[in-house]
Amino acid sequence: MLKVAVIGLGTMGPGMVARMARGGFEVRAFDTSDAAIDRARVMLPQIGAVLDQLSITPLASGEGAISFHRDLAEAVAGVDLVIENVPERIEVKEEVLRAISPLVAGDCVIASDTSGIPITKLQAFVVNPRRFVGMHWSNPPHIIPMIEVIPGAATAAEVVSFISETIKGLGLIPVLVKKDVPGFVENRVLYALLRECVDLVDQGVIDADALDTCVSWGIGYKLSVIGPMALLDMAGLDIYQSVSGYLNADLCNAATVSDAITSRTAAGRLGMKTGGGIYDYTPERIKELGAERARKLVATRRVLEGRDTP
Ligand SMILES: NC(=O)C1=CN([C@@H]2O[C@H](COP(=O)(O)OP(=O)(O)OC[C@H]3O[C@@H](n4cnc5c(N)ncnc54)[C@H](O)[C@@H]3O)[C@@H](O)[C@H]2O)C=CC1
Ligand SMILES: Cc1ncc(C(=O)O)c(C(=O)O)c1O
Repeated sequence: MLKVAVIGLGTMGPGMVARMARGGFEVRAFDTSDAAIDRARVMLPQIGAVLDQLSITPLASGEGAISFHRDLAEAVAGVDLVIENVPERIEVKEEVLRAISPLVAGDCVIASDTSGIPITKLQAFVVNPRRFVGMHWSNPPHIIPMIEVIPGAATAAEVVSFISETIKGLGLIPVLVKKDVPGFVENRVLYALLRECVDLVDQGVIDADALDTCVSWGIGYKLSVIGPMALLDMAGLDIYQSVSGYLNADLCNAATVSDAITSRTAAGRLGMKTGGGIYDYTPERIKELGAERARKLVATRRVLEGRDTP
């Protein structure tokens, strides 16, 4: 049985912990915050129910044990894989990686769930960079099956294979990112899209809720079935060439973050986690949205996987 430690139990942690335990791994869950540990404990049953709805059943050998830890050395002792999952600030990741690295066995693999900090940069913070790799999950991690695997400059080929096979062994989908570029692939695409969306709202071209409807029921819906490269062939490369010819130069190419975002974060409006961001949320609405989105994502995934033919 693979032994895994997850370091950081915030937005991403509980879903990752539950998904790997469901796959039979022994999972050690660590956070410096008691509140985060308490929250993660509370979330596990509801995450498990979603995994049941996805027909992600425990292996014959049963679900892996989950244990919670406030002592880092205890959390990572004897594990095969450590997943660093702390805030996306390189100074925090450096502190955590430098603390973890001397505590693990020489053959232990350390992976980062970073959204886009180059793995080669993070590799500088561990004793054995050959055993360090990017393992970028997507939110919500217990539902989205695709995980990016990103080698850094020093990552050993066998470590890439190990992580990819571990992901496949969970019934998930590893995608190899061949070059260690900032944002990797998924977030480069996502952030190009988000930059354009925020700009369209900033420019008064469309209201925020109408933009969400436009993208979700337009390209979002389509891309869940037809990938961008395949979409080019469906639309016609001639159409793409013609439209790009006048549109590319007109798209938002801002190198800075919109004031609409920075003004909100400065005011503490971070989104659902603070009760308001682009939209406002009551605690009840957050629960409603969480359940509704999980239900819809589960139903969509079951159809996409061919489990439920409508
Ligand atoms: N939120 C998202 O949609 C996604 C985030 N990611 C990436 O995953 C990582 C974690 O992101 P989130 O879960 O959103 O962060 P978060 O800010 O929600 O949670 C971070 C957790 O780390 C804990 N923490 C802080 N310092 C720590 C330390 N020194 N040792 C142990 N735990 C510590 C905090 O108490 C908190 O529970 C980031 O690198 C992020 O970019 C990846 C995919 C999606
Ligand atoms: C806004 C945003 N930023 C980063 C990520 C990520 O994948 O790291 C996500 C996500 O959906 O996972 C995201 O929505």
